[in-house]
This record gives sequence, structure tokens and C-alpha cells, in this order.
Amino acid sequence: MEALNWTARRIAQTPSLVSIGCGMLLIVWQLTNGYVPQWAQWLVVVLLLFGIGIPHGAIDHLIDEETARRTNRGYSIGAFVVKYLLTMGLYGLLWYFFPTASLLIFLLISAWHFGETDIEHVPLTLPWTVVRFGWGYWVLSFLLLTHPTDVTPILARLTQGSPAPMQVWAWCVAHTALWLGGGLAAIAGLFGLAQQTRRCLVDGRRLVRLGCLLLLTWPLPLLVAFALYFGGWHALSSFQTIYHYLKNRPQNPLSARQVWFRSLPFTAIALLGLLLTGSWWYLYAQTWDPLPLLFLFLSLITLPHLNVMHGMNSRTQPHDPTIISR
Ligand SMILES: CC1=C(/C=C/C(C)=C/C=C/C(C)=C/C=O)C(C)(C)CCC1
Repeated sequence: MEALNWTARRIAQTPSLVSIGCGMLLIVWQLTNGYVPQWAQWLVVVLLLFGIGIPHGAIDHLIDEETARRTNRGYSIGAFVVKYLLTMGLYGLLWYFFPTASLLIFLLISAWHFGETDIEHVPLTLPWTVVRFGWGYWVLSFLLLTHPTDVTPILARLTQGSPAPMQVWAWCVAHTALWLGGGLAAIAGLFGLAQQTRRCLVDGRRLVRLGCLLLLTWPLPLLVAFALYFGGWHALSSFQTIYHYLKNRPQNPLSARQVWFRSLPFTAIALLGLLLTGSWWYLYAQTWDPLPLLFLFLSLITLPHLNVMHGMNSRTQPHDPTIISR
């Protein structure tokens, strides 16, 4: 009983351990069986993407409300939703007319967003900003370059067969070792430089957990690998930050469970939107090609989400006691 309580406490403190356990289980399954059955892959993807990944963006209205309170700005849920949908709509149009530029924007904003979440509680100075961005770019490159055969057809569909992005992608694949090895060395160098300008304690154990999770994604199929990082790391970690941001709000402070429950209405609306667009796409294009649609959908919800999260993240840095100015 004591051991069970200890495990429950440990998981509540560090939920990403479950993602690491899940990754290990999938790899053992793959090694013993030769592959992970499709149904198990979809189960992991649905649980991680739709149980954690999408919900972490579906509470943006609460985060924005809290940011508005902290900055003495007015807030209206109607205006928030209109702005959110308008941003998604405009970005959707951009995808239609300029797919390659839109993909580039998606990669850049994702790199920033992943880096900002992974390297948290650092000073808002230029060297640390470069480290965060570089790290986000490296993580994304790692996920893509370790799954080139899965990624290539999705990229070709997203960029509508445009040759230039496919040539750049082929070059990156041909130089994977240089890109990932050199990139990691460059980030380590930048990290040292950033430490010189403004010393800061970074949670080493957290980075080790992240490293383990990333290594586990390597041999797994792309969608499972992405779901493990996106749902099982990025969204979990964001949920923790969001919970701390919301728990002290004067009106109706929220527990971790309440925060998740509050995400369900907008998660359901997002899912419905995805299903409707998917059916329309199926009828119109007469092909069942869910992966480009899924990533397109993710890109549309990422753009307004990034803005809200940035508003929160830039308000959760300064109180950190580990930051020591030089
Ligand atoms: C994995 C993957 C891609 C990139 C996905 C990205 C960049 C997702 C970012 C999601 C974010 C930032 C969500 C916000 O919370 C591509 C290039 C579409 C190709 C297919 C595989």
C-alpha cells in the first residue's frame, strides 16, 4: 500500500514518467513482436493527442482571462473567440494560397513554442531566447529527421508538390548526422554563452527525462513518436505551468483536475471541427489522407495558442529564485 501511495505521489509530481514508461513498453512490444499493431498505435495517439495535446490549448480562454487580469486589460470571451477563429481562418487562407511559406511559419512558431516550454524559467535575455529557439528547432528536427520515410509524403502533400521544400528536406535528410550532431554542439555552445551573460540554474533531471523520452521516440513510428513528445511531454509540461498560473487567481482558483475538465468543451468543439473538415475533405478529394489534415489542423490552432502561451510564459519567469544576475 505504501509503495502504491509513493508511486501515485511520484506520478502526480512528475507525470512525464508515465510517458517514458509508455514509450518503453511500446519499444519492448516492437522488439518482441516486430511491430506495434495499428490499433495500439492509434490508441496511444488518440489518448495523448486528444486527451492531453489538444486540451492543453483548449483552456487558452482561461489563461488569457488571467493574463488580462494581471495586466489590467479588459476581457471578453466573445472577443477572444472571434480573434482566435479569425487568426485560424486567415492562416487557413495563407495555407491555401502559399503552402510552402505557411509550412515555414508553422515550423518557426513550433520551434519557438517547443523551446519556450522545454527550457523554462530562464531570463528573458537575447542569448537565452536564442538557446530556447535553437533547442525547439533541434527537437523538431530530431522528430522529423529520425522518421524521414514517414515525413516525406506528408510534407509533399502539405506543400502541394512544390519542388523547393522537398529539395531542402532531401538535403537535410542526406545530412542528418551533421544537422543533428552539429546542431546539438551549437546549442551546447550557446547555452554556455548564455550562462556567461546571465547565470541560471536549469533543472538537469528534467532535461535527462526529456532526453530519455526523445531517444525512445526514435525507433517508433512517426505518429506515435510525435504523440509521445507533443502530448506526453510538451502538453503535460504546459498543463503544469498553466495550473500554477491559474491556481492563485482570486476568483474561483482551479485545481489541476478542474483545469483539465474546463478544457473539455473547447476540445469537443475542436474535434467536431476536425471531423467535419475531414469528412468534407473525404467527399471533395475522394481520398482518405488524415495525416496532412491533422497537421494542418494542428498548425491552425497553434498560431493563436502561441500568442496566449507567450503572454503567460513572459509572466511566469521573474519570480524564479534560481536566477542569479551577474
Ligand atoms: C511532426 C510532423 C510535422 C510537424 C509538426 C509540428 C511542427 C507540430 C507542432 C505542434 C504544436 C506546436 C502544437 C502546439 O501546441 C510536419 C512538418 C507537419 C510533417 C509531418 C510530421
